[in-house]
Amino acid sequence: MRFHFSPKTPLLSLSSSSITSLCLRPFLPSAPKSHFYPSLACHVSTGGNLRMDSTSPDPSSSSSVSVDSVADGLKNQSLREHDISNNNNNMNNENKKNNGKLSLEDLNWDHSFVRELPGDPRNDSIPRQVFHACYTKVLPSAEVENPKLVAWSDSVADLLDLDPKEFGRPDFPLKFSGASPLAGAVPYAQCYGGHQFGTWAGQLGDGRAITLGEIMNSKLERWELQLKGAGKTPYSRFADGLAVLRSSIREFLCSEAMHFLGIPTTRALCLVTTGKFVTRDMFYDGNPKDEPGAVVCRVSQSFLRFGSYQIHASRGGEDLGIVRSLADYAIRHHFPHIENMSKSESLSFSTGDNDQSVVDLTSNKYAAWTVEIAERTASLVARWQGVGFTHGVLNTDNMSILGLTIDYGPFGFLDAFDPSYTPNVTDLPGRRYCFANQPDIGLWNIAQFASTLMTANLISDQEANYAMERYGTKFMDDYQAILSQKLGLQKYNKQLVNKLLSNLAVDKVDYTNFFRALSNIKADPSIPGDELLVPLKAVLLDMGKERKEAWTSWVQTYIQELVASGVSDEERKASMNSVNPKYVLRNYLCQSAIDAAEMGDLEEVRRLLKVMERPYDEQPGMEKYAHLPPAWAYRPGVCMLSCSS
Ligand SMILES: Nc1ncnc2c1ncn2[C@@H]1O[C@H](COP(=O)(O)OP(=O)(O)OP(=O)(O)O)[C@@H](O)[C@H]1O
Repeated sequence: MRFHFSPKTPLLSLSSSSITSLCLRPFLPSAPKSHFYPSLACHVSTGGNLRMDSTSPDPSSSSSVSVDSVADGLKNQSLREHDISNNNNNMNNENKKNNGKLSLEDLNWDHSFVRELPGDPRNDSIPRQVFHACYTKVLPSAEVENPKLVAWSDSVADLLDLDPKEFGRPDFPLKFSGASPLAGAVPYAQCYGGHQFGTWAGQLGDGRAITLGEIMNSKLERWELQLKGAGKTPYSRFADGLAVLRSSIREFLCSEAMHFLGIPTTRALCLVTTGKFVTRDMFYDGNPKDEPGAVVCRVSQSFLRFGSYQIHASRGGEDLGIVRSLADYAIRHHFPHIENMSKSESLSFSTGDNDQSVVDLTSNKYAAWTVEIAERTASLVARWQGVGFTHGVLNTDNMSILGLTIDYGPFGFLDAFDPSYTPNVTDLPGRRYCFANQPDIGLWNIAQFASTLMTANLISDQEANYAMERYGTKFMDDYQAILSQKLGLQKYNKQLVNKLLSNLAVDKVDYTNFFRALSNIKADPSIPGDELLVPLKAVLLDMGKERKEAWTSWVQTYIQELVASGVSDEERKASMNSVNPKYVLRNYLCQSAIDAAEMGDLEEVRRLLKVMERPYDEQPGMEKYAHLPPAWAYRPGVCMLSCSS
């Protein structure tokens, strides 16, 4: 059967405009057209003008390493493949000393992906189509000289049971740049495909990410470790397999910032420089620039994406069986409650008013799985909208089956509220991935995923439609709950929210600071009209009489709602401040840290991480990190970015 990636049936039971129209579309200055954007991959320069970086003073660096000897060492290690199955959950007493914190050598590796799924018989990195396989074993190969540890996350180390003292080891940067093997790792690159900007792009795969394996922690959680920027793989296509410090700082910081905002995300253990330069074409002047190379160690329960399934369905034939194996794998390890779903549980749903048919999720685990992925995705997108996060490249290869934020490329948090904001210059012509379009795009992507599973005969079209319906319902439920919490109200008030978003857009008010300031409003209807805006004066700037009146009218209605809710001002302020962050990772903050790091000063990255670890706390002394972007932030490459990284 041929695989059609047209979004045909899927976008049916829920009209694609319904989600956005309920929340943001009315406020779009010009509603973006999302579909049929020309096929555009990211601009990634090939070639690498490599030279040494000898400026950074980090004492943890060690002398240069021959890439050949490193590669040989890694190959031997890979060939020596230890007994994987015995490794699973095998925490010996030795490992438990030091409060259960482990050294790198004692990490408890498992390799279920490699063990349970079909692999590529070849293990070279020559770019090619890899058929009938989910991965290729390939060793990190980025050239490294004098690598340095830029930043690390104690909180991620904790997830892995890793002793944080290990970050101080002199050989740590070597191991996490891929130059020196990590004992127990079995490195591989994953094969996946994807829709880029609405067009099927065929095989993509880990072109510069190399998974080391999975670590089982003492809670029996599985955490996959992946080096991003560690060198070429068969999936590198025309590019160099490398990453630059600029984009690696952004990915490292934002993964952690999102986690501490409470938003599901892949994590980052550490960031090291390779000591080599990498050439990238700058989108704003077309000129190549040498930038420091870097590697981020990403951590996630799984890096499976929608595209991990799409690629095999697109190939049809025997590869359709791989879609099923990959689905079974994901359910077994990451959705065990679905595997254990009891037939006695009632999980039947009517598919609509005019449709008497019923979807019974207990009769098909793949349908239950699809519904859960749809709901997790909906919930994720609702949270993005809540904090004003714009991902920037919501291609299907950047959609996690676990509902995590994945791939921090040209992302941006809203400063001035603008529903049509996209941080990605590649996206400017159609604004397919702008802030207001994210809910629709999430649905479009779910449609592609469901259609993939239909092609592999894992779910019916009725089940696919049901999953999409659930996406819509879950998105609206979560979005409304989040907006209500942001306003400190128990009930969603559609008119109040619509009017507020409209006001924010008209006056280009800072999204984060507005909601933080809003908790200063008192539920006191006797406050005179000309004083109502006093608590908001720091965020409602330069306003004429007419706009002041519009805001005063909104605040009056808001106060009526607060009075009706009966919650005390103190209680409401505390609860609002627990959902309205004071600090988000604005692009200009990232850029300041990048500029300093490129000059050899790594402290700003580390400081920024600490601030972003407590986004809801006031953090006296750190207020400058909540300031609006300065004028320089509007230069190209700061608030507007490309995928070139
Ligand atoms: N410098 C590079 N070398 C090789 N492949 C690359 C490079 N940059 C991007 N790619 C590949 O291009 C595809 C899409 O690019 P995208 O910007 O999503 O990549 P990415 O940031 O490297 O990926 P991700 O974070 O999703 O692993 C992916 O297959 C990715 O591996």
